[in-house]
Amino acid sequence: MDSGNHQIPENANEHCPGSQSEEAGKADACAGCPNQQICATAPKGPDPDLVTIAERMATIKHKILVLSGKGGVGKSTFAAQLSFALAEMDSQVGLLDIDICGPSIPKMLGLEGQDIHQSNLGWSPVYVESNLGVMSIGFMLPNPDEAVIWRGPRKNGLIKQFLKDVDWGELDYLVVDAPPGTSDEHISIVQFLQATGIVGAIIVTTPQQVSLIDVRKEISFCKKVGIQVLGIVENMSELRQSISDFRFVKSTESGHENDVTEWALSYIRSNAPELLSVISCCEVFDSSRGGAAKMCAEMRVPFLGKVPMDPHLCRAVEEGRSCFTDQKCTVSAPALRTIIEKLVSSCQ
Ligand SMILES: Nc1ncnc2c1ncn2[C@@H]1O[C@H](COP(=O)(O)OP(=O)(O)OP(=O)(O)O)[C@@H](O)[C@H]1O
Repeated sequence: MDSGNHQIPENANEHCPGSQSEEAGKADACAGCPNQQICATAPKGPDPDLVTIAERMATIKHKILVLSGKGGVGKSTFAAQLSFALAEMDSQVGLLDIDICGPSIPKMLGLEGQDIHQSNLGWSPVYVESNLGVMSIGFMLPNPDEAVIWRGPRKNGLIKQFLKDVDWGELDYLVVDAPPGTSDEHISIVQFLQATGIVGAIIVTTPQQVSLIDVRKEISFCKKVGIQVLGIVENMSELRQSISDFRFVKSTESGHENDVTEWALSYIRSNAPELLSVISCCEVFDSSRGGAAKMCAEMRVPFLGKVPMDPHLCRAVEEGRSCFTDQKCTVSAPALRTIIEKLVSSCQ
């Protein structure tokens, strides 16, 4: 964007009315412009609430967005485990869930069924530990099974309220878990937070092209709105499992399956015990076209690393626990830790 009053994006069409104009995204000149949708839906004009947000955010050192192109790639899992890890490093951490239509953070942090409390300082986050507070619309829903069917302005309003009214106190890190894609929530969070300084965004993906195509769009969104891409995390790179976690089945002639796990494991224990320390690696999502690492080189953004698919991580997430204190997460926790250490050093 240009720094003048008109806020004309660099790649705008000729006769662009400016992204802050009432005509933004709607004028004839906007037809076919790559920014048309963003301009049409973004709030316009100076917003007095931005001052209140800036005051709230003044006590927060590092704000990090966690994004993904597609849903189901492990973005909330990463945001949750990143928050656990930062808190375990003795940082003061806040985790803000702005996935308004599908808030999974309360469950992933073991906080299902908790309520938000209000004090004269604002809304209090729900605390996992004294140094890890969480805020999510999930705490406000009377019935977790009920769909949240909100249009952009209402989502925008709640995100603004989260930023204005939550009393985080002093934080080293505020991790923001966004919904997949580049929609109203993303435009709002960037618009409200950008002036207060966002360290950057982490984008989570799986290795196959179907997911990576959308990551390219996410990177392009970050570039357009001026958010630094801290790096890409390739999640579920391959399935890694120890043989002792296998379930063995044998099909019978009648088409049924018998569970023969006990028999198979006792056979291995007696005849080839060294196999019990072997980890099986199996590619689930096709990465033959180079996966996230190749895309990062092409798009000139940092590649942070790979996290294998680990059934023990999935279980820890289901139970709202940190994988770093789970002795069984032996394949995922070290990979996540390496990535998080890189991130922490890039925030210094
Ligand atoms: N590395 C992994 N190994 C095993 N399971 C994983 C891994 N990463 C994520 N999962 C599991 O995959 C499922 C989807 O993850 P998650 O909800 O974090 O995705 P998401 O990208 O945030 O999805 P959405 O944006 O649609 O909410 C969860 O059950 C999670 O436990």
